[in-house]
Amino acid sequence: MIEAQGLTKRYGDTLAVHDLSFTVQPGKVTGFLGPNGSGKSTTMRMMLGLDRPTAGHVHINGRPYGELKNPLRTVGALVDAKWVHPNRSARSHLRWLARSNRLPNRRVDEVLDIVGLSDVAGRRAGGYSLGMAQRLGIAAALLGDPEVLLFDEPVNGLDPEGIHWIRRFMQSLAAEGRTVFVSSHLLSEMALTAEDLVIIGRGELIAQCSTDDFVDGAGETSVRVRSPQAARLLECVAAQGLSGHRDDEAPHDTLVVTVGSTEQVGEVAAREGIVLHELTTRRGSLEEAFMRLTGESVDYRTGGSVPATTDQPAVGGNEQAALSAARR
Ligand SMILES: Nc1ncnc2c1ncn2[C@@H]1O[C@H](COP(=O)(O)OP(=O)(O)OP(=O)(O)O)[C@@H](O)[C@H]1O
Repeated sequence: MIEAQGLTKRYGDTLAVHDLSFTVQPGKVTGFLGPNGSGKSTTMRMMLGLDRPTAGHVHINGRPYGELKNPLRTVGALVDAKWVHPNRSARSHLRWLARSNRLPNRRVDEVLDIVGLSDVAGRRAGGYSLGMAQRLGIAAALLGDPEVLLFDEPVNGLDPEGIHWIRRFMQSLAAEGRTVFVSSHLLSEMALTAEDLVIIGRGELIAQCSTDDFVDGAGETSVRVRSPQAARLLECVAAQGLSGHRDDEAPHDTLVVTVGSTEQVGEVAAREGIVLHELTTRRGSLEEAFMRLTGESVDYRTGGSVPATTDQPAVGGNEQAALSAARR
């Protein structure tokens, strides 16, 4: 478990983290979400004792990092995947780390196996792709078989296969009962990966909630209906006290029902003998919800309606329903 209480960090005039309090529970992946420059890395550095808080504290399993008896056996971190001598092989890098932490060599082979690098463990790490380097960084984090794992932006720059692998891997670590805390500025990725979210902006806590609650509260829910008898359906829907309109941005047979559920629309259509080609619930966009929450906190924008911090495609309404299922 990780507990931050009143955590504050000032660099000269910059208040990087301000009075941040949250808890991260074991057995789940918790996403640490915020725009660029919002203080995620600074917070993680304080968790790892690499930076000293100006005020407040962050405890891991009840203690500050500096007071942990066996830090590597308690916390593993992936902060910078390129932190490895390029001429060293993955195996010798891990053996060196293991030796300096009094861990047995056999653990090196175990973690190489866990992350799928056994076959290439003798190659120079400098020749590794970013995805392989991330796996090596994760192997290093796992050396002490820690209960708590911290990952700082682990999917940055990875291809879809690498992203998928890391996502599943973090979820499997959480399923073993570990505390998994992962920072990202990619909302769509976190919505797929994390069960809980801690959201910050300009160094301050904006929300701590389950991802489901965040997705559910993402905005107005509406019903999309396609029918070759759209005009008649619209009249019948209105006669039942529901409310809708034609979708100007979709084919002419498409309606958006803003007041009414899929069940109500389906029942009206069945009663009136109206053919339906589509009947789906559409939720508001996650990006809109994120903007609403962090809007005042985004340090810079590209000028579009999507946060400048999002370099993945925005998640549209149609993809929302798939998110919860994909996480499980
Ligand atoms: N060593 C430092 N000295 C001075 N200012 C710093 C230092 N480290 C971070 N900052 C500032 O603190 C703020 C938070 O930075 P931080 O790197 O923690 O944010 P972040 O959310 O991790 O951003 P990103 O997603 O871009 O990595 C920024 O304004 C940054 O410029």
